Amino acid sequence: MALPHMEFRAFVQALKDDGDLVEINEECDPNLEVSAIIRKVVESDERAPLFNNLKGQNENGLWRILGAPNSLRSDPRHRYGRLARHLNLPPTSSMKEILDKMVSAKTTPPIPPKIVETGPCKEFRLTSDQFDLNQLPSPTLHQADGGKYVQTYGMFIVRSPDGKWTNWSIARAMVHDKNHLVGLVMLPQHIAVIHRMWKELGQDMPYALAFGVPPAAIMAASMPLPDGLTEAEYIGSMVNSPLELVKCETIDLFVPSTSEIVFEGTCSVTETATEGPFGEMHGYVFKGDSHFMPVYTVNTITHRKDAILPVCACGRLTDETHTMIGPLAAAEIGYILKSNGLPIKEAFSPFESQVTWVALQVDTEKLRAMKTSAEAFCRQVGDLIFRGKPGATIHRLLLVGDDIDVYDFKEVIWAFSTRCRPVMDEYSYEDVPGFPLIPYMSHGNGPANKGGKLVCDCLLPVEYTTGKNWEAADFKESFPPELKQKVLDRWHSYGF
Ligand SMILES: Cc1cc2c3c(c1C)C(C)(C)C[C@@H](C(=O)Cc1ccccc1)N3c1c([nH]c(=O)[nH]c1=O)N2C[C@H](O)[C@H](O)[C@H](O)COP(=O)(O)O
Ligand SMILES: [K+]
Repeated sequence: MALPHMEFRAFVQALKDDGDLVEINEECDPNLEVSAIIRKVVESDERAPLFNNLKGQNENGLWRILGAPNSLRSDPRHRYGRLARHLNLPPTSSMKEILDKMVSAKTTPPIPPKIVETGPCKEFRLTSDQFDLNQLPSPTLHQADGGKYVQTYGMFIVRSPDGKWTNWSIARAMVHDKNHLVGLVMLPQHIAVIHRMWKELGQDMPYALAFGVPPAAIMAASMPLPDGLTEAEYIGSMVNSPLELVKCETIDLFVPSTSEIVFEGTCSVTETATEGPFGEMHGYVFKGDSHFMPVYTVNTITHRKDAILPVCACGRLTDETHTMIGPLAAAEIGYILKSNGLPIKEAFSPFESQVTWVALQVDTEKLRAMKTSAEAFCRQVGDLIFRGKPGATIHRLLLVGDDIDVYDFKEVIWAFSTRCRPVMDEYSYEDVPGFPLIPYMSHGNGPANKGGKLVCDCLLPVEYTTGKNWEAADFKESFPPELKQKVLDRWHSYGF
C-alpha cells in the first residue's frame, strides 16, 4: 500500500492505526443521519466516522462514507494530526509546519505527473444507464439544504481549452437528477475562470470529479495557488515524487489512479439549475437561498470496490472549511506579502473568526527600518491582498507585532482588543470584491459582492518608530527570569 498522503485508502488505514477512526457497521441513512453524526463529531473533535453500511449502497459496495476527513483531533498534542497525515508529516505537527509544507513547493521545480495505463479507480465502470445518483447513497447534510450534496470533498479537474492549464479544486455540487449535478461555479475561483473560457468558445466544459484522491492533492486543490499553475505538478514537487494519473474513459482528462470514485462528464456553459440552499462554512443555512448555477452531466462513474466517498458536513466550527479554506488562503497570502518584500513573518486564519480574518505577524524591526507610516503600510498590505484572488474569502487583515503568536487566537484577540483603536486604526476597502457567502454580505445591509473589508492595525505607534515600550503584565514578562525559574521549580512544593 502507498503512503497515506499519496493514496486515500492508505490514509484511512493510517487514521485507523492512529486510533482516529470509528467504523460504523450498523446501517446508517445518508438522509441526515450520517451528517448528524458527522456534525456531532466535528463539534467535539471526535474521531473520524467511517460508515461501512449505508442505506442505498449498490451490489459493489458503492459507496461508503468517511466523515470529517480533515477535521481536528481532541488530543492537543495531535490537534492537527489528520491534516498532518494528508502531508506525510508527524501527527504532532503544528499548523505552522503544515502550512510551511504547503508553500514549500513555491521554490522547487515542478514535477509533472506520470501517466499510468490503469489503476484501482478503474475496478468498476458504470455508464449513465447503470446508475441513478438519487438511488446511490448521496447524503443530505442539513435539513434545509436544497439537495443531496454528494460533492463536498472531491476534487474537480478542469482544463483550459488550449490544454495548457489543468486546475484542481474543491467546489461543492448537489444531485440535480439521476445523471446530473448542479454546482457552485463562482468567480474569482479558477473553476469559474476556466468555465468562462469554454463558454466563450460555446463548448461545454469537460470535467472529472475525483473523490478519495491522494490527500496531498486535496490540500493543494483547496489552496488558492497562482493562476495558470497546474496543481498536479506543484504537488509532485511538494511530495518529491510524480503523482500517478490515469486517463478518463470518456473525456481527455486524467485522474489520480487510486481515486475511490470518479465522475466524468461535461459542465454546461448554457444550462443552469437552482443550487442551494446549503449549510455553509460560516455556519448558516438560509431557507430559500438558492441561485442558478451550471449543470454537470455525469456520463460515467468508475470506482474501486467498496469505494469510500469523503464528506465534509460543513457549518459551525470545526470542519474542513475551517481547517483548510482560511489557513491555506493565509499561507498563500503570507507568501505573496513576503515575496513583495513586506516584513511579514507568519500568517494564519483564526478558526474563531470563522476563517474570515487573517492575522499577520509583522517583523517590527524591519518595519521600523522602512520608516513608513501606519496608513502607508496598511494600505500596501490591503492593496496587495484585497485586490487579488487569494484574499477573496478574507474580510479582515490584522497586523500584529512580534510578541503575538498568530496561531493562538487568545494572543490575536488580546492585541486586536487593546492595540487597534476602532475606526482610527482601521483602513476600509469598499471598492474591492467581497465574499458573498458571509451572512453580513449575502443577507446584510450592503452589496453582497463588493466591499466590507478592513485592514486592522494592531501595532501601537511606537512599533513603527522606536519599538515596544511596554511589558505584558503576565508571568512571562513581568518577573525576573531567576524568580520565574524558582516559582516553576517549587510549584508542586507550594502545593499546586
Ligand atoms: C476545503 C473546501 C474548500 C471549498 C469548499 C468546501 C471545502 C470542504 C465545501 C465543498 C465543503 C464547501 C464549499 C463552499 O460552499 C465554500 C466556498 C469557499 C470559497 C468560495 C465559494 C464557496 N467549497 C467551495 C470552495 N470553493 C468554491 O469555489 N466553491 C465551493 O463550493 N472551496 C474553496 C476552494 O477549494 C479554494 O478556494 C481553492 O483555492 C479553489 O481552488 P482555486 O480556484 O484557487 O484553484
Ligand atoms: K487549487
